[in-house]
Amino acid sequence: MTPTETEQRMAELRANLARHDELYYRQAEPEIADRDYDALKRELADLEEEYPLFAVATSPTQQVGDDRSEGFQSYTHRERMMSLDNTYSDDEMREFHARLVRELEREEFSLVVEPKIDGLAVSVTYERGKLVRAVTRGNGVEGDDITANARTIATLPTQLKASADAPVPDLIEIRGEIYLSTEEFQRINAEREEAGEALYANPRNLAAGTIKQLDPSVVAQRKLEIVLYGRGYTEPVEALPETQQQFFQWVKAWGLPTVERQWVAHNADEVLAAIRELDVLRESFAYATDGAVVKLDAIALQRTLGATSKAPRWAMAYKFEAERAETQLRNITIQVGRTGVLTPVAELEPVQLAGTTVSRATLHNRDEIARKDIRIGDFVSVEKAGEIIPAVIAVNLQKRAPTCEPFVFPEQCPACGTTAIQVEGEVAVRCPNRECPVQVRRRVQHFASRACLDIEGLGEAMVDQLVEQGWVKCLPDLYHLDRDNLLTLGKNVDKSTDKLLAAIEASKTAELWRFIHGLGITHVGTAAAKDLARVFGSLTALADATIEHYLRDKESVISGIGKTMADAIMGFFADDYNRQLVNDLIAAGVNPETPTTGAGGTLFAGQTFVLTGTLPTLTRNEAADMIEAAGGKVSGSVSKKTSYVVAGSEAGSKLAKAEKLGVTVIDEAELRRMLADDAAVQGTS
Ligand SMILES: NC(=O)c1ccc[n+]([C@@H]2O[C@H](COP(=O)([O-])OP(=O)(O)OC[C@H]3O[C@@H](n4cnc5c(N)ncnc54)[C@H](O)[C@@H]3O)[C@@H](O)[C@H]2O)c1
Ligand SMILES: [Zn+2]
Repeated sequence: MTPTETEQRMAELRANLARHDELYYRQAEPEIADRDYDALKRELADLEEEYPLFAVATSPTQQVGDDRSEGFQSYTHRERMMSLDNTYSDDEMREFHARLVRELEREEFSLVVEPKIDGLAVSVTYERGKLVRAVTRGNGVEGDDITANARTIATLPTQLKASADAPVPDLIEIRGEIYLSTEEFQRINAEREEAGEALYANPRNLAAGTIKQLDPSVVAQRKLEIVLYGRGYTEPVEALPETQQQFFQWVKAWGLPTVERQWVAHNADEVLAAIRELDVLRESFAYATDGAVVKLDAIALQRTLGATSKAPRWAMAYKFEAERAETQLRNITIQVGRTGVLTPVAELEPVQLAGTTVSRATLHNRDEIARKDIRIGDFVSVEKAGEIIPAVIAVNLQKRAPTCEPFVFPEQCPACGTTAIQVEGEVAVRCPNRECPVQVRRRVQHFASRACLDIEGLGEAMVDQLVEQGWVKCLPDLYHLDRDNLLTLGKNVDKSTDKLLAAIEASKTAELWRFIHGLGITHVGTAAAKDLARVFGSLTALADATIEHYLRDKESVISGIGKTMADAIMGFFADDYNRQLVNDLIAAGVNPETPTTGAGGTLFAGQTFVLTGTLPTLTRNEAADMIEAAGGKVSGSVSKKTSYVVAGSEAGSKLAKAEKLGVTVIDEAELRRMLADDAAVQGTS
């Protein structure tokens, strides 16, 4: 690769990973297998090491995946919640051990090996033994306060048991995972299937989706469970035992559900043996596991090694490869997506895989079928990584019948018959017809869905009817529906029709980010839509944005939005059809509510801020929001290009670096003054 290509590849990897993070952490609907996600991340990390010049501080390799979502209070963890470095290989686990030996400068130390629970991370705080709070990992610094929902978990005690062997500290944050048992997962999915609702791919996603329900009574109907294994902030700190092994005993003594078993190991061989044993036993555990976690046992040694920006140096996750099974491919069908992408789907002879029956699997795209030479009638191996949507991995050529013909990808869209196209540089084959009924249906469904305009009464079945009748051919048509027409859809539908029309009318003034998300621009999820709404303040301003609004000196101006996403957004609006769509929506009376935080400010345009230490009243996110709302950029590391470092108490190396480089250092009060002066000026103009 040339340097430019390398830089492009890295930007592309960052954008892709950001998108998968959004799908996984916030929407609990991952599109790719963990193994593939981990491979992308590894590729990026390797490139960053080789080309540090092209690395950016906001890279997904440097941050903890962010699960925070709408409708919850943020809560700052007293001690950060971290991720874990991971590996799939014995050799790398040996290397990890060798690194510990080097860094600790000794051969003798104990390690513990624990199951790696595939749930969602949570921190539970007990004050004087009483349960006071439960918070998700969030971005590691602050998470969503899910206390009300966590209180519905029957196995989570509201009071810790104290004993002479395990005294209860004044205050402790205990880390663990919330999960759903396989049976409960199947029960809920079966219910959803009957109700015609979308199914969850695995227990982790369903647990993640459940804990983020805004109504605790819904949560209470699902039997969430919890397992606790780790320690966060503790007061007084001497109150805790000196090893991870003992801590495990204490957690049990306090009456908390914890991992079934812990292994102790003294060298790499013992670690690997314990992992093998765990791999056999894990099927009998109450929760799904996706690996083992290997940790230094002595807390003092853990402290010596410390942590990187996202993971402790004293622990390593060993992930198990996903389960595979062989079965016969009966047929390949083609699905039409929202943007016209034709996705081939494998229709399989049903097979048992990781505890469920699998009869369909994704084949990704035309090239993938050709590359693997997958043919109808073949015997294929199917994998279910992390229990996500199964994928066809390979063909067993030995079993191929001589009559098996190569698969010919259809040249026409199966929904509308239009000749499919492949845009240069893209893997996807698309139906280019904007009025393709399946595409329209999916676009409108997306627009009306809860994650977008959230229009009540406009569920998938209703959208199907509107499109079928030909009343809705594009999004703006929704705002011109005819009441008399709607009344023909059934008997006694006066009331529901009026309700639907009122909900559609009300959606005209929904928040701007909902419309941005609702347009269905590739790569733009809710998080990005919110950032865009804050920065641009209107649909037309977003449609008119040029590359300068996104990138300056090749650095992204809006945090979280890089070149790939910027290209996707500009590409979307470069298309006259989409421009017209925005104009038509506005002409139909759409008038989105804009964010209140001084959207589109220019005070700090072109300036980069670095936040460090604890600010007196603002959380880091609040400060970052204020800076970004005024057009500034927040970066994670100090360089000569940094305009200001905003320092609070306990500011560390960043402050020192700023002083060394002569970067201006300000405090929260000064930041507020700058913003207030600007507001005053704007107010008088
Ligand atoms: N498929 C996708 O699109 C997608 C997207 C994002 C992330 N992911 C998956 O998630 C992983 C990254 O997520 P992550 O940052 O949550 O890391 P992780 O799940 O690989 O490991 C870190 C987490 O493990 C949990 N954990 C479970 N048992 C533990 C134990 N006994 N001790 C300590 N911690 C334990 C903790 O919550 C900790 O935060 C990736 O490696 C990837 O596999 C997948
Ligand atoms: Zn079509």
